[in-house]
Amino acid sequence: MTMKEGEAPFVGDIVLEGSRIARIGPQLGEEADEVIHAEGMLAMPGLVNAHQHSPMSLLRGFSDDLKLMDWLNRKMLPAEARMTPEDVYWGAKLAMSEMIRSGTTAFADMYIHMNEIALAVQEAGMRASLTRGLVFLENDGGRRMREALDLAEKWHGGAEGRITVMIGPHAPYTCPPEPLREAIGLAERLKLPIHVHLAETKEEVAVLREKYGRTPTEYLHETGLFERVHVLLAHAVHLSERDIGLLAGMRGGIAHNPVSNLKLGCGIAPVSSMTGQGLVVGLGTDGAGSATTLDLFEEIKAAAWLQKLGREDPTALPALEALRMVTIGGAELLGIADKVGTLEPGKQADLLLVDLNKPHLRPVHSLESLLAYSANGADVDTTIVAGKVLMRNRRLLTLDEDEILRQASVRAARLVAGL
Ligand SMILES: N[C@@H](CCSC[C@H]1O[C@@H](n2cnc3c(=O)[nH]cnc32)[C@H](O)[C@@H]1O)C(=O)O
Ligand SMILES: [Zn+2]
Repeated sequence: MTMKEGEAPFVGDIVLEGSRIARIGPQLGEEADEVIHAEGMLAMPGLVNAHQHSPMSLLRGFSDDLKLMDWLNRKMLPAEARMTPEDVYWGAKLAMSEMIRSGTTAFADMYIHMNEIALAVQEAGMRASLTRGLVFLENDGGRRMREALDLAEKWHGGAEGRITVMIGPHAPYTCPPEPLREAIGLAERLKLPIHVHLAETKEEVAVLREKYGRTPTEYLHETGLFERVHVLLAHAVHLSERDIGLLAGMRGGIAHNPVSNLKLGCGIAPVSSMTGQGLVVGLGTDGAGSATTLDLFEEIKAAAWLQKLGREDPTALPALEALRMVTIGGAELLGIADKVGTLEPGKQADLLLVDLNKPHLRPVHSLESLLAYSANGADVDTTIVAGKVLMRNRRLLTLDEDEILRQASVRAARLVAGL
């Protein structure tokens, strides 16, 4: 299944040369150095997680069932304040083990100690767009901005081109006008995209109304942001029709995080209205601290169910549209749609083999329906990024899983002790 617009699934071969797809078509039968027999399996583009905080996997399940601001201020930020670069490195590796296992090949990450995440990405062989999250609640003498600049200088285009960098003012409610303008100026100067949370809760809308007399979207729009750079907006749950209009024509788009929104009780993002206005929507998990898993197959289902329920219309967000969101849609948000997101000659070989030899994936009336509504991350047999096999037959080939699990348990216990 190539996910190319208008192309139906077919039985065939994919020939890789180096990091790229060379040829693809029905039974090419070519000689090759290495052959993966994939009878009964489905090949598709790797999934793109368009919004993540990978080291938060260390905080999975530690503080569930709280309101977002309590969760963030009372639990997450104090635990994060204890995180060392090594904690972040192992937390990111824990997340990457789970992502590769469930078919994610690329992700957008916003966190601290990004150098360690970049190293982990390089070693794991994944593709990522990395962002130093910028929370401006106290004067830090420019330390966070400097770290963002360092990350860009050191890692943009790194790991054989698999790493790119974005600039990340965290959210309208954590970024006052002056530092927000500075962050956007930095992105413009470096020709890098912006990655920012937007309108995740009703409380955020009320806070912005009180502080600035604007909606969160108006607040960002006033900076000229949407005309100036490519923007990756995370969440965008509480947008009015007017807000959506302000985004029309933007470069980039929206990372919809349905499971996180469901679990935190945030609301239903107006995804169908956004796509109706021509906006690009991708899917993200958010950090495992809120979403609980990094399995994008869960997000595909949740995205579809939420639109169908919210609009009381089962034709809303059909299977193929959800699958395109999590592949080419995410690739567009990360600014790498020229390289990945569909299977076609010349593109990077970022692809999955999904094992259909399972009771819950038979019979095959519609591959789209099976993938979107019946499959889960554990059905992924093989994960390939830039022509390199990261998982084969459900065995991770670039990461030492035993060591990662051991490190994660010990470090996580220390991070949350007494909180
Ligand atoms: N606290 C750091 C910035 C970290 S960037 C990423 C931040 O996003 C936070 N985060 C994770 N999920 C969400 C969410 O759903 N909404 C808002 N913030 C989130 C996360 O806890 C983390 O603090 C500093 O002061 O420099
Ligand atoms: Zn987030």
